[in-house]
Amino acid sequence: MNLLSIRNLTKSFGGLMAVNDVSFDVPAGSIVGLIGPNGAGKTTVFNLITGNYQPDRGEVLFEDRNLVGLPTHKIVEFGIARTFQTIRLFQNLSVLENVLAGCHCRMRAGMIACMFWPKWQRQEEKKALEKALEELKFVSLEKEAENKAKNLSYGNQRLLEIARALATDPKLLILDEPAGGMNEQETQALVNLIDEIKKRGITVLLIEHDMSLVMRICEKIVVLEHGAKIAEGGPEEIKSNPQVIEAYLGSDED
Ligand SMILES: Nc1ncnc2c1ncn2[C@@H]1O[C@H](COP(=O)(O)OP(=O)(O)OP(=O)(O)O)[C@@H](O)[C@H]1O
Repeated sequence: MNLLSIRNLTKSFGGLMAVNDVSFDVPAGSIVGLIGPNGAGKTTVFNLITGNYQPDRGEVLFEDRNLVGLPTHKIVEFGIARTFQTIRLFQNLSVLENVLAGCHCRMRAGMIACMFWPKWQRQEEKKALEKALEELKFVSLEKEAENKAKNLSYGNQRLLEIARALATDPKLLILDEPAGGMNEQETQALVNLIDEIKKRGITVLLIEHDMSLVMRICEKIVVLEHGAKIAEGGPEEIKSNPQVIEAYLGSDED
């Protein structure tokens, strides 16, 4: 069963066709990689899924519901969470407060409840705190809870973004270059973490330039070049696909 299906997704910026008629499926419970040379359109596809951009054409079907036109907060409520290529944390808030921000989309309290602070709201806040601490433990950042986000190492900031995304209770977690800026040891820990995320029943869709990571953890890989899909398949199939090899060798990347 597919959790997410992209159908004929198309987006241009002025005269530039950033995403051109792209279709692919993300099976429930899988880890799928979206790869391609710089500027291939990968992040634009993510922005179209999460409602940050609206497509010119095409559909984003999540559990058979078309998400196109919905605001980003609704898409989070339906169960899609993401991290960003360029880290977007509340840098001056504590590590714990950053994760609590993720919990808020599952809380009911509005302004009136905040003024009167009824028992059900106090219980809700207690639960959110427990959940936030649980997610910090899951990414091994519990000792940093009181530290400010800006004081964390780059690798740990990436983990904090993942914890905040997990705090929204997603069915699909979208990771944009999660290993970016990580050393080898941190990358290995990330591989283990993504495996644990999958074991929780969360489906993962990721963009990553670290090919060894992609080949190790993704059961399915979709390759974009100049906005169009040029290949789709398992790691072995993708590694030996002449069009994929050409796309990479023909670019500035190694
Ligand atoms: N908001 C925007 N306005 C104008 N052009 C954009 C915008 N966002 C992306 N583009 C252009 O669309 C193309 C695809 O960009 P995108 O960021 O999706 O590629 P990418 O595959 O994620 O690249 P990278 O691996 O370098 O992050 C690029 O040429 C980029 O300059």
